[in-house]
Amino acid sequence: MASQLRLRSALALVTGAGGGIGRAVSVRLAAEGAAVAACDLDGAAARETVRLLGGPGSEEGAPCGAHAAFQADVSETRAVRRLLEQVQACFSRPPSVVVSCAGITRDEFLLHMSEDDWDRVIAVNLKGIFLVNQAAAQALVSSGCPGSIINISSIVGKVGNMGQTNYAASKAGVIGLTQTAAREFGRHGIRCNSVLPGFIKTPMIQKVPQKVLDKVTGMIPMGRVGDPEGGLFM
Ligand SMILES: CCCCCCCCCCCCCC(=O)CC(=O)SCCNC(=O)CCNC(=O)[C@H](O)C(C)(C)COP(=O)(O)OP(=O)(O)OC[C@H]1O[C@@H](n2cnc3c(N)ncnc32)[C@H](O)[C@@H]1OP(=O)(O)O
Ligand SMILES: NC(=O)C1=CN([C@@H]2O[C@H](COP(=O)(O)OP(=O)(O)OC[C@H]3O[C@@H](n4cnc5c(N)ncnc54)[C@H](O)[C@@H]3O)[C@@H](O)[C@H]2O)C=CC1
Repeated sequence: MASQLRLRSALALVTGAGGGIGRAVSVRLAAEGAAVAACDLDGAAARETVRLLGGPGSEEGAPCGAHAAFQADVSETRAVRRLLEQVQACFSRPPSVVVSCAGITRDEFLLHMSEDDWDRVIAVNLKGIFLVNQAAAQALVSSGCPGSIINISSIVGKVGNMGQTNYAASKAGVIGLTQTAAREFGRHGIRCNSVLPGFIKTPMIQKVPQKVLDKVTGMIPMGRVGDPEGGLFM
């Protein structure tokens, strides 16, 4: 029961909160007592996450309650600034926990990859984390609050993956950004870490050809992809 209150005083901002991992993260944070600001490009998906958390604020324009949904494109500077303003206006404080889950893929072999597919993946997966980390840390520093920022990278950022030069570069960039931010933010009491998941069963992997999934799953000791809830004992 003690773990239920581990985050009771925390306000957590989760980006990509309408997706597989972001929704699971939001549910877990709320279960441990945090108030959750669920943000997604897809506002309806963010509101569905808040509905699942059981908090008011799940309807568009509803007053903020224990949890609240926000719509924002993390790759847009003004949108991210507005997001942090809205979250602080809603909860009267900056988020002390920030989990950056928003991300996309635009897979193609480098020989054929379009510049647009490169640009968009870098904009969302890397620049989006730059913008959210910067805005959240600025809010924490100006209010003198400590915090913990968790950026979702990928094992692909470490080992590469065929068809994902854009995605791999973005995720490798997240690792380097996080390691540097951790050095800079530490003096302000803000921790910054990245997580590098392998395949997790979410909408993001639905486009992966089955023959590829079979190949990679064969290399996974458990013989299966992960599930967003963690499924540690399944
Ligand atoms: C030390 C451990 C090594 C680990 C190896 C890599 C680990 C990868 C784990 C990733 C876990 C984290 C994933 C993540 O962060 C979330 C995501 O990014 S989900 C999306 C992941 N995307 C992919 O894996 C790309 C899959 N490939 C494709 O979508 C298509 O192949 C692509 C659009 C790139 C090209 O399509 P097309 O032109 O139609 O070619 P084919 O699909 O027919 O492929 C040609 C040929 O190449 C083989 N192949 C393609 N992708 C991969 C791959 N990622 N890994 C291995 N082999 C791949 C494919 O099987 C074909 O081989 P044939 O023998 O010719 O059939
Ligand atoms: N599913 C997997 O196998 C793995 C996923 N990851 C990473 O985990 C994170 C979450 O991925 P999943 O939950 O699997 O994907 P998902 O596709 O289920 O969820 C991604 C969410 O991000 C949102 N999003 C996309 N672009 C956005 C933007 N510009 N602004 C705000 N929100 C945006 C989407 O609307 C979606 O709800 C991503 O960063 C992904 O790269 C890392 C390793 C493995």
